[in-house]
Amino acid sequence: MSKPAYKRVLLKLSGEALMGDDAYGINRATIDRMVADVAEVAKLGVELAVVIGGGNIFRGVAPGAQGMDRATADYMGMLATVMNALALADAMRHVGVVARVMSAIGIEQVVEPYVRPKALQYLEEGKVVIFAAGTGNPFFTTDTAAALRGSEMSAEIVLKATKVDGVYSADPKKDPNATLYHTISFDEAIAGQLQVMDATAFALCRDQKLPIKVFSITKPGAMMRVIMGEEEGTLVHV
Ligand SMILES: Nc1ncnc2c1ncn2[C@@H]1O[C@H](COP(=O)(O)OP(=O)(O)O)[C@@H](O)[C@H]1O
Ligand SMILES: O=c1ccn([C@@H]2O[C@H](COP(=O)(O)OP(=O)(O)O)[C@@H](O)[C@H]2O)c(=O)[nH]1
Repeated sequence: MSKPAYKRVLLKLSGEALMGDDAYGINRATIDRMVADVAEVAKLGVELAVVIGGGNIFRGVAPGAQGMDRATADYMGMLATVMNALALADAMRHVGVVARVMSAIGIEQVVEPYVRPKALQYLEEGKVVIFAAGTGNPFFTTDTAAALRGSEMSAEIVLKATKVDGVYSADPKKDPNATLYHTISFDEAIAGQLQVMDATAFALCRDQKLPIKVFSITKPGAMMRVIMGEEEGTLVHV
């Protein structure tokens, strides 16, 4: 049997995708499907660090936050990611995957704080580490948290599992003529203002020479193909 292409990865799971077809919150079937994919990867012995988003519950820039102090709204968004992280860890427990949640915001009664050496230790022990509360700072996104934690954990790649199947020449939800890139450089992605990830995340990964693979979270088998180094999604490279 062929071997996985990576030993340690940072997987960014879209918070917004957790809603499935619902208007808000966590859709049970959707989270179970995501976790089944993660479990398959974990069983191959790939060390998995996960950053989960919060857009299914709250986003600092959402219409619902209009008129709010931006930092306050962003803290609410970060707390939303803590809820998603708890749901994710629990769904993993159900399928026999051992996960630990670490939060960038102090909330000790609920989850342990992020401590880098401890996170590294968990990964070495084969546990999945779920990073909650993004970077812990307002005005950032969980994509930037993925770039940051991916760099800190010395991951070989950031895997962005999202609602689209890769990076397009324009937002495919708005432009039906947008074309899919198989590979694109960080500089091209930043210069083209491709919104699939924010420029801060792209810039951090570029500076750390940490490649990103963007792929669909809903396409069956996509995550496994990415892990095996097969043709799937878009590679963003230096
Ligand atoms: N050039 C592009 N290529 C692909 N997706 C794009 C592009 N520009 C904008 N998008 C949009 O970016 C979205 C993914 O980013 P984001 O909303 O941050 O998702 P996530 O919930 O995974 O963090 C996609 O749903 C897509 O509509
Ligand atoms: O480091 C961070 C990460 C997230 N957020 C807030 O948390 C929300 C949810 O995260 P995100 O939008 O990245 O989640 P996703 O796109 O994956 O649903 C963001 O909109 C921000 O308001 C933040 O302030 N700082």
